[in-house]
Amino acid sequence: MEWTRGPVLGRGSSATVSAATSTSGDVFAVKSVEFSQSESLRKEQHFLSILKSPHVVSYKGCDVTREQKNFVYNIFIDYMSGGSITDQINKRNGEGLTNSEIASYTRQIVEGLDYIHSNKVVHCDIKGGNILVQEDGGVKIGDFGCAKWDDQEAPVCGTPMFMAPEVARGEEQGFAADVWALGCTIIEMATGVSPWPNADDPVAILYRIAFSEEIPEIPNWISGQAKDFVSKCLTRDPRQRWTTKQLLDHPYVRKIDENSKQIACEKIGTDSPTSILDQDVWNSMEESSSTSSVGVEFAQSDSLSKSVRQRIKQLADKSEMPEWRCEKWESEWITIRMNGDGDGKATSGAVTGGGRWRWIES
Ligand SMILES: Nc1ncnc2c1ncn2[C@@H]1O[C@H](COP(=O)(O)OP(=O)(O)OP(=O)(O)O)[C@@H](O)[C@H]1O
Repeated sequence: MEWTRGPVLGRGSSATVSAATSTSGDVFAVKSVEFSQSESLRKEQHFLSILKSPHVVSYKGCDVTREQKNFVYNIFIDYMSGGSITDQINKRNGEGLTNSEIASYTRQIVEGLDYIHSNKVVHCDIKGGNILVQEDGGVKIGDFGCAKWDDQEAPVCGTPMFMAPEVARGEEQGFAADVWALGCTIIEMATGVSPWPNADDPVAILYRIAFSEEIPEIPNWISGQAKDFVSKCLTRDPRQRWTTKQLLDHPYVRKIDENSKQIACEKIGTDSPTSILDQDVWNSMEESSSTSSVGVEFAQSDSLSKSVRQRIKQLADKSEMPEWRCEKWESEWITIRMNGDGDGKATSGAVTGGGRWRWIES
């Protein structure tokens, strides 16, 4: 498959995610890292190639490319136009999401988690930054770089603020740890900030999570049902904590229907194209790019939705993404030819740890 790398959509601690388009006109996201540091991305490829659910980001293939003398490992996944839930919060200047959005997203995350757990996989890094949002208000679980099989012995992995007590103590990281992290994610969605205060001192927080009797503060402005749901996730004893199956039957999410999905949709923008994969959207972007002189001014093409324009403009405005400028559009896109048949497996190269946080026992 021949494909072209587009603008950067986001950067995590271990990888860079860019938009990409294939010669057949498909638009997707490509997550890339230098091959020598691709251990966590290759693990993600392994799990994504197995998991297929409307609430797990879809995997489309992988390859290794040579870019500026480096070997780069790439995996191809769904393009999620809303970015992550954390991106949504940042877009609103750190304000939390609405109650209807939180309820709708929570229902979908639990469905995704229930599917993952029923396939014996533990995600190990559930948080707003790893839940990706679509224009229609749908959300999918992404970033499986920490994932493991339920019965697999693996070093603890994840994000300190979202770690369950048993994980912070280095005892175990099973399905129940994902449920705790879901509780923390609901607090993040409601408050717009970390579930624990003083997020700049993760060691102190980890100690508190591990050895105190505390749980993160549940916001008092969410509904009684929502509070009860969060308390079931944030039960300190993993054996007493609710499972995803139990949570799916909790009244807070049981009655979520298309109405609430619709409300979530309104926030992101309802004038979207049927699909971001519509080639017209990209054609419009290319047309408009050639008319821009400074920064980004997209043509008011009917086929390029307001929400997509906003998302792309927002990306272009971000200071951490200096390499994307529309006036240099042509030269910034790199066309890449993949060796093999599109599902090539990277089997050689030095393997070192990625940039992800790990718990190392002394
Ligand atoms: N499929 C996608 N479509 C659109 N944007 C995406 C997609 N996947 C990731 N992003 C953006 O890229 C950012 C980084 O992605 P991701 O969390 O997968 O990287 P990472 O290096 O594994 O992160 P972490 O720091 O959690 O290890 C996300 O927060 C989001 O803004």
